[in-house]
Formats: sequence, C-alpha cells, structure tokens
Amino acid sequence: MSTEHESAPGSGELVAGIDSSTQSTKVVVCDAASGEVLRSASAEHHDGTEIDPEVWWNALCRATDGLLDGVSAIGVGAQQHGLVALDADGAVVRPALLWNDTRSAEAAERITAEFGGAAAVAGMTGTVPVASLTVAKLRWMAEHEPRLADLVTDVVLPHDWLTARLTGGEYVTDRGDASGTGYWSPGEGRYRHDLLARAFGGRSPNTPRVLAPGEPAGTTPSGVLVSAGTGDNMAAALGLGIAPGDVVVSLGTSGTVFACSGTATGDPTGTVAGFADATGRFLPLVCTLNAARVLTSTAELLGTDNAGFDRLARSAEPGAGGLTLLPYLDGERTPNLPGATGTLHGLCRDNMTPENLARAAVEGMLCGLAEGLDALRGQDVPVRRVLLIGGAARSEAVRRVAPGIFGVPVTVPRQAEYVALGAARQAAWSLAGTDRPPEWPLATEVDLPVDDESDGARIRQAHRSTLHRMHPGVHG
Ligand SMILES: Nc1ncnc2c1ncn2[C@@H]1O[C@H](COP(=O)(O)OP(=O)(O)O)[C@@H](O)[C@H]1O
Ligand SMILES: O=C(CO)[C@@H](O)[C@H](O)COP(=O)(O)O
Repeated sequence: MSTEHESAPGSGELVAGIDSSTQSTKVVVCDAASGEVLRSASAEHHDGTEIDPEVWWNALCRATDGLLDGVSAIGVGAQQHGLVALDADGAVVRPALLWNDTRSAEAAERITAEFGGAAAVAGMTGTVPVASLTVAKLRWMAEHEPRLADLVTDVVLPHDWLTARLTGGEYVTDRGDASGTGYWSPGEGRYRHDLLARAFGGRSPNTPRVLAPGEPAGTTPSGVLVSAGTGDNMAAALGLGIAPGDVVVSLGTSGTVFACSGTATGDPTGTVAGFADATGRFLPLVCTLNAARVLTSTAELLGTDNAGFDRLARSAEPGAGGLTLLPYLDGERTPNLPGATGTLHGLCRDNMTPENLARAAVEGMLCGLAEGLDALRGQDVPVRRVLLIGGAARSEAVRRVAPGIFGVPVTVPRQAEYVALGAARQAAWSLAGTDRPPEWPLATEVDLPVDDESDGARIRQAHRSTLHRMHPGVHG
C-alpha cells in the first residue's frame, strides 16, 4: 500500500472517492465543497483477466486504512463490464471475468447475430457486443460452465459489488455502469431482460436496481453515506467536469476516448460504445485493450524503467525511422481483433534501435486512440481539445507526441486520480442532495498545442497501412 499525499484538512465536510480499476485501487479524500484533495492512497491488485472480488475488497480496505477519519460520504468508481456472478447465498460462483478477458469474443458475435445484427443491437442497447461486455461473458459462462451458470441468481458489476459490501444492503447500480452490460438501454433508461435471458440460456438472473443520478445507495454500518457509484470512465468524466468539445483520452490499462453528449448514440459499426454517464447524459466511448502496458512492456523489453523509456522515445525522430507498431499485445478491442497479436513493421539494420522501438510504441498506442477520436467525430461528437489522463499521461514522450497524432490541442489536467475524484464528487453530490453535482474547479498542468500536424498525419498513415496489410478485413 502507498500513501501518496497528505495535507492539512479543509474546513468543510469531507468526502472519499474510490477507483477500483484493473491494476490497483486508489482512494482520495476531498473537501466536499471545493474538491481539494487532502489525502490519498493506493493498493495494488494482481495481474490477470479474472479475479476473486475479495481481492478488490482487500485492496479497498488496505488503501482506506486510517484514511477515512471524518469522512461523511463515499463513492466507488470501478472498472466497467466485469461479470460478478452470485448464487442464492450471495457468494461468487466463480472469479469475476474482467473487461480485458477475450474468451467471450465468439459468444459476442453469436449474440449479436441472435439479437438481429449489429445495427439492431446498437439501436436497442447503444453498443454492439464485444468480448468485454457483461452480456458476452454471461453467454460464455452459459456455454462453457453450465453447472455454474445454473447456480447464478444475481449478476452485478464490480462497483455494484463493492458498493453493496460498503452498505451491507441490496445490490444497486447507476445508469453509467448499467449501460456497459449490453442488457440495459441508455435511450430508454431500462433493462432489456429479454436480451439478458436470450444471452443466458433463456433465464434472466436478478440485476441491481438502477439509482437516479445523485441518489445515494445507503450508508455504511457506521453511518457514512454511500453514493450510487459508477463505472470508472463515467467517474473520470465527473471528476473532470467535461464540457462540450472536450474529449477525454485516458491511458490506463485500457485506452479510452470519450465525451459527454446530450443524446444517446448507437454506432452500428460497433466502434463507439453508446454508454450513459453518471449525470443523466450520455458517454459515447471508444476503448482499446492496449494502452499504458504497451509502454511498460516495451520498457521491460528494453531493460529500462518508465523514465528510461521516456528518454529513449524522446530521442528518436518522429516516425521512428520507419518502424510501426500495432500494439495488440493482449488482443485488441478496437479494432475488434480479440485474437490478434502485435506487429512490428518496417525493421531494417539502420532503424533497429532502442530509441526507435520506444518511439514506435508511443506512436502505435496513440494512433489507435486517434482512430477513436475520428470515430467519435463520426457520431457528431465535437472534438476541440483532448484532456489526457491516466497513468501513461505522466510520460513526457506521450505528451510531446500526442497533439500531433491527435491533430487537436491537448490539455494535461493537474496530476490527480480523476476516477477516484469523480467518485468523490458523486459522494459530495449525494451528501448535498442537490439537483446537480457541486462545482469543482479543474486545474491544468500544461496546455500542449499542435505544433507539427504533418508529422502526425504521416505517422497515422503509416500506422493505417500496416493495419490494413496485417488485418485486411478491418474497415476505416
Ligand atoms: N511515466 C509513465 N510512463 C508510462 N506508463 C506509466 C507511467 N506512470 C505510470 N504508468 C503506467 O500506467 C498504468 C497505470 O495507470 P492507471 O490509469 O492507474 O491504470 P488502471 O486505472 O487501469 O489501473 C501502469 O501500467 C503504469 O505502469
Ligand atoms: O472496458 C472499459 C471501458 O469500456 C475499460 O476502460 C475498463 O473500464 C477498465 O478501465 P481501466 O482499468 O483501464 O481504467
């Protein structure tokens, strides 16, 4: 466990936000009125694509140990989509299957066809099922673990499970996280139990009650208010307080590109997931499976750490001497290539240097996300600037390369755990009982202009031609 920061408490009420993401749990304690972060801590999870939810609970307990004194309300943001399948006694029937587990890829294809095809299902739930979605994981379970599937009475998501652990009460969720299941309609604001039953062998298990934005979930046994919680990307949007024209690019385990929108989307190509947000609006989002770990794995290969990797990447020329990396190290979700592996293209004796390899990793990761920005534009989402967050946004190399590849100015907000901050802001909202969340100012660390678009365009073109050479079926 690490406690990262401590300063004098503010005068007002305190709220806490938790981010239970893929690699770790982070906690911030904030002043409820201003959002100023007063205390923070984190605890690691172990690697893998399935995990016993007790690991999240233990990490939450370690990270919050001694941190919550004086806190009046708490909120949980957590990784989206994970399947927590429970039996009649409330016990998990198997470890949770996470968003980055690709075993459900064929199941996703089958249910998309059964639901009437991509356009039809995008119209019903906003999102075309891929391996990540809860609905695909349920089908996989029904097909491959039928005896366990028979035991399932309730299906909840990671944040629902943690929230209920805090309250000791019924399972509840919010519209943001519910929208990532594949059996909830953001446009209609209701579950599609018919789709859930069709995916799960004809039977629809219980699903958590969907709370209204700002509605509390309950209290802890010691009387601390617990807010509804939400998915991690929805929490980040709330933590950043994004406005029209702002698009968030989050470089965590996943790479996500998202914006808030007043209208529900339903992209029939499946690239843009039509999620809901935590405030009553919508959150069109593109997700890649390979982001920060592309950099950390390349650093490991090169025998260096994050700082050394950064120095290498920054000393190579734009275009990495002709190297392109398709960084599908864990398969890929966008483009939908769950079984893919990575490709390093264009090697010759002259360009085969650690510097070029590091730079190709940065460019390859960012090119995938730039495709996401284009896909959002295709859904009429305005893209005026990118807000860059997540672990890999700390990388100086990423910061230098991103504006050129994205073709729009990039703002790096002041370093903070924005998922945890958004969960804390939701807690402050529930505590205040107001119609809207409290206004918390967003501080900027640096604004990065686009200084050489032509490099970015050239790099993206090289990335696209490698993609089409290796995966000719991918459109775009
Ligand atoms: N300076 C850096 N350069 C590259 N990657 C970094 C840097 N700092 C942290 N990371 C990586 O960011 C990732 C964690 O990011 P985070 O947003 O917390 O992920 P998640 O929310 O998915 O758990 C880790 O893989 C970590 O190694
Ligand atoms: O599946 C998605 C979004 O649809 C992921 O963004 C997960 O929500 C996990 O996020 P991180 O652990 O990378 O923050």
